[in-house]
Amino acid sequence: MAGEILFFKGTKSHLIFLAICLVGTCLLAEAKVHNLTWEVSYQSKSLDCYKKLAIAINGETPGPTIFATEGDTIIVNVKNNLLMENLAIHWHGIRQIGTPWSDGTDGVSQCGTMPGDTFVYQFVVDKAGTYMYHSHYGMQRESGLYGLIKVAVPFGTKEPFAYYREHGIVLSDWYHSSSYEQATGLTSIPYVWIGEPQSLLINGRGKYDCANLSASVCNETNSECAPASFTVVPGRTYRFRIASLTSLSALSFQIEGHNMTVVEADGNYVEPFVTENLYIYSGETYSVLVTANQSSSSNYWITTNVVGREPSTPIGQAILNYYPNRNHKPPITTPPPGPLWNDTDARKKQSLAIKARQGYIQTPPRPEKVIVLLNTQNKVDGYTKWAINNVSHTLPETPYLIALKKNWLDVFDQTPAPEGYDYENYDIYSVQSNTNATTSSSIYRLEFNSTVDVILQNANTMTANNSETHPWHLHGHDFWVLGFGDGQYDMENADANYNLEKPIMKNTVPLHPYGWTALRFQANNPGIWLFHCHIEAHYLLGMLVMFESGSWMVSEPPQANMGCGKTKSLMHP
Ligand SMILES: O=C1O[C@H]([C@@H](O)CO)C(O)=C1O
Repeated sequence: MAGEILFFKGTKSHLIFLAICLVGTCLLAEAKVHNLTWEVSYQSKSLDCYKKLAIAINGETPGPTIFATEGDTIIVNVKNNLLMENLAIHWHGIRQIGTPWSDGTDGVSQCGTMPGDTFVYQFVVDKAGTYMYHSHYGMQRESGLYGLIKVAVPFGTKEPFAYYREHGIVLSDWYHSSSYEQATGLTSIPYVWIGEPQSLLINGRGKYDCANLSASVCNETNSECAPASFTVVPGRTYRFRIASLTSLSALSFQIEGHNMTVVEADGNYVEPFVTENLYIYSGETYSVLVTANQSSSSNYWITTNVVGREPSTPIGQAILNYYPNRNHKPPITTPPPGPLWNDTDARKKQSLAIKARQGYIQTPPRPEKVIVLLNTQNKVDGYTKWAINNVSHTLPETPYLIALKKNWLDVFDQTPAPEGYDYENYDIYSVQSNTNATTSSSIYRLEFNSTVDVILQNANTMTANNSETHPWHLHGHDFWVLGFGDGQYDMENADANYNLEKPIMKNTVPLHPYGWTALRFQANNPGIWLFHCHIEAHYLLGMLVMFESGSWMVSEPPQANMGCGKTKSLMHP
């Protein structure tokens, strides 16, 4: 990616030497400070050949990849050059231990950064793996404000698998309508749904069918929409680090003629398994190993297609380039169409196949509390919303973390958020009127250091015979993925179907249609943290909850995080 070059230009590394002693040998390792300078602005782009405004970082979307080593400090000076909208950038998968003010969530950890202002994010990347960053302000992510974070294992440490080189892949979906138009439709009566995206992008490149459109609007020969190409040397094994930043779509990803061995998920090692296609949900990352073991006389298609919703989006394409073929030489074959969009069983099978790698298993403690979260689509005062236990969440004007630190009780609803629903009388298979649904800014207060089980329960939407897939993402923590099941979660037999032997830890997990997903986490990071559906439209419509724990321990709010709501009273002149 061109952005990677920009990153290096903007990097100043200060070396801090640490002595690491391994089997009697002391090696000198360096914990670096990466000081990055980013300017965020709208740019006219033709990412899928169709001209549209995109939000770029230093002119690029996806933005620059952050390369770092475990233990390094990242400082990002983000200048908001958007002119007419605020900004907040979230470092997805980075737990922000001790740095909750840098989580980059508008309404939670900070006020959005105003046009012309610069916000300085500072945090430690404390765990090797593949992560991402993206806007966490309104529906800004879908305009292209995202990128990859690659964290290498510490000097002198080896990954539990071998590979020659690596490639980074950012998957996203792309709309031709603006996020303003979409957000307006979603929050109006009548409700206007955003529909399916026009294109799927691989590293910010897609191909829209420009037939019947003037070349000034849509031009298939524009080099900006030439497919991304990933070069491999025959016989070698490569690590592909893949992140899904989609606004809506669940995806399948595959490389024509090549199997993939899944080895990492959300920064945690997976017991390796081989697959022809990888299902990946918005907010997830995976590393797969691919060996260039096919005929080297041609290139191969890399494809991604929509699953889980009836697609009307063409498949996304890129090229696996076998050296020494020309890197943009199109493969001679037709691209593989990918699995059927409605093969839900295959998706559930992959979810169940993901286990912690032997040697890297962390045993979950017993839970002290169980919270059940029913996911429903509702009407509230005629508006279409998504609700959790019949509460559709609204973020307060004043960020939660500042309100909690300052003990401002009038900022958000102090009624405890509901820890369950009336499961004996709720039929998850039918359309429910949910007449008692409300909106609220209430939170879950968890005892600091306690262990909590969360059961996500899916249900029918407001359309008959329809239940959707929701990728749920937790900020500030990884959680153990304990299990997935069909139908209504059995409260009597609680954890009968859990995988307590080798549960992987992740930060994002799918909730499958008409099913449940169980996870466990330790509330050991002081602050208040979002747990939400990673579909941007669903987040906007209230599909989120807040987990608070030990927030009194956080440091005083920095001035840079203020400027909105009640925080104005704290600002120095
Ligand atoms: O939030 C959503 O709204 C639509 C549909 O339910 C009503 O148009 C849809 O598919 C969503 O995911």
